[in-house]
Amino acid sequence: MPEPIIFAIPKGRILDEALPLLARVGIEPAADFFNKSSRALVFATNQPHISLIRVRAFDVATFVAHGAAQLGIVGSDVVDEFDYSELYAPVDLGIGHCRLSLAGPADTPPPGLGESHIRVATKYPATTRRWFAAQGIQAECIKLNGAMEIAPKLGLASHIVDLVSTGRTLVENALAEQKIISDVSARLIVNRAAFKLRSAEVPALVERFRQAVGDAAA
Ligand SMILES: Nc1ncnc2c1ncn2[C@@H]1O[C@H](COP(=O)(O)OP(=O)(O)OP(=O)(O)O)[C@@H](O)[C@H]1O
Ligand SMILES: O=P(O)(O)OC[C@H]1O[C@H](OP(=O)(O)OP(=O)(O)O)[C@H](O)[C@@H]1O
Repeated sequence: MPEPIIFAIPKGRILDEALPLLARVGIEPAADFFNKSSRALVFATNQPHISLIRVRAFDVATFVAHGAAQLGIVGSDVVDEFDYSELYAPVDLGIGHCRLSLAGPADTPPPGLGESHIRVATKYPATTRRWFAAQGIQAECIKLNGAMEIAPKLGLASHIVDLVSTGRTLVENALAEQKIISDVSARLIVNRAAFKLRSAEVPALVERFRQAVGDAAA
């Protein structure tokens, strides 16, 4: 028996949209996946050669980049932040839409061209530094893992870079969206080496996702 294909899926908000997509591709998790009291992290599926692991969104990219999982589903925000050379993101899954944006206090103008330095609270320091560097501004990033929106009010940073969907969290914290850095959606990600070494299984799975997304869009 060959080793199973390990498919990493995020346990956060992409999961609800990812499950119907997996079903269209013919992958159905075993019943214990839906058992909320279970502490299991690896799950069998209806496909004997495919197992699922359910991990935090950022960790999906890490498992796949290191070849511990062969495929995964993760937001393009995470793919961009890590910029792993071993990751191949061949299919935009058309789910998990939001945007990564710069935001600041609603009553102040966005950072201008004259500025050379800015302090930003974010879960995305690499993306943030890259984006500001492209406009000649040095971004000093303070890494937070959530609740970025309270940082400007408490003087931790003048701005934040975070995901925005409805915009409600910004408004309720007296912040305004100032620039969209990227439009985000979930991607199928694949370990490059696995794509070559497991050529009997991985490329065919990628093709099935491509078709499932195409069928849904048609
Ligand atoms: N409104 C949104 N806010 C945050 N993420 C969103 C939103 N809409 C879609 N996403 C996508 O969902 C992914 C996971 O977000 P989620 O909020 O579930 O995880 P998290 O709680 O930020 O992370 P962790 O797994 O570390 O707890 C993001 O990387 C992004 O691609
Ligand atoms: O524009 P909105 O629709 O208000 O959504 C944006 C919010 O959603 C995310 O947080 P999440 O709910 O994932 O919680 P977190 O702070 O724990 O990441 C994100 O970090 C924003 O805070």
